[in-house]
Amino acid sequence: MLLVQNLIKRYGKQNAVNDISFELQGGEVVGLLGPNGAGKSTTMKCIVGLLRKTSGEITIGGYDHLSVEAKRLFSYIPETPYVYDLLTVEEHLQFIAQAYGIRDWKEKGNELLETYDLTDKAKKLGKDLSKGMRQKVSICCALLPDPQVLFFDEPMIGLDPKAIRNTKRIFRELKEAGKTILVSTHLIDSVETIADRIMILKEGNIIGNDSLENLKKQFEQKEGGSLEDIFLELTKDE
Ligand SMILES: Nc1ncnc2c1ncn2[C@@H]1O[C@H](COP(=O)(O)OP(=O)(O)OP(=O)(O)O)[C@@H](O)[C@H]1O
Repeated sequence: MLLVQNLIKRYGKQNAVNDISFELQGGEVVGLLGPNGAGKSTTMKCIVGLLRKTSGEITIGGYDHLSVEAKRLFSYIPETPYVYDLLTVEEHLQFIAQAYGIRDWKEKGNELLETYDLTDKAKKLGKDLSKGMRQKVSICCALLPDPQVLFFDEPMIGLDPKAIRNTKRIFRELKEAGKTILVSTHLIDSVETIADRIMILKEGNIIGNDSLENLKKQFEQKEGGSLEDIFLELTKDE
């Protein structure tokens, strides 16, 4: 469903992403982990077309990632939520529904607002929302079109505990519904239970890419050894 081949992204002379290749099969949930500055956001932004890649090939559902056909297939939840200052919360959903041609969106929209405690904020303008509320609106907008593929960049940052719990539940529901998900996160436990595979980035390179079970074997982790232990082992400075 997602194919990334030899992706390189340079900022000036610095290689932020260093010739990486990976694939996500349809229905796969993959956690993208890495220390600060590893290149997670850069990778995601290149995939969704917000940053111009230096070189490489990216396809989504077999279409070039910059094509309209590819864009119809995915939603992206950025690390820093972007909301329109002069649209209310419900107008954001209406805007997305119109842009994607979704006719009966109100029921699902209301359910999403309910899930994220935004029902009483429906008439609030974007500019008057807190950072966490903006993040919630961004997640609601991404979920409304029911995309096949979801790219979440640090979705839990700024969310309160209830919203984190609801987002974890939504991850599980999306997985059960067969969606393909790439989620970058520092909150390792938020992907540990749902990810089919973990990819670990360090200094722009993929240094681990396997199921949690295999990563545990690779690192001879005993039963009960956590993903966090493996992560710290893999990313420690030599
Ligand atoms: N706009 C930019 N201009 C120049 N360098 C950049 C820019 N954005 C990111 N970088 C550099 O590219 C590298 C990768 O950054 P990126 O934001 O992709 O990392 P990340 O893994 O998402 O980090 P974090 O976990 O801190 O969000 C870092 O060395 C960073 O300094």
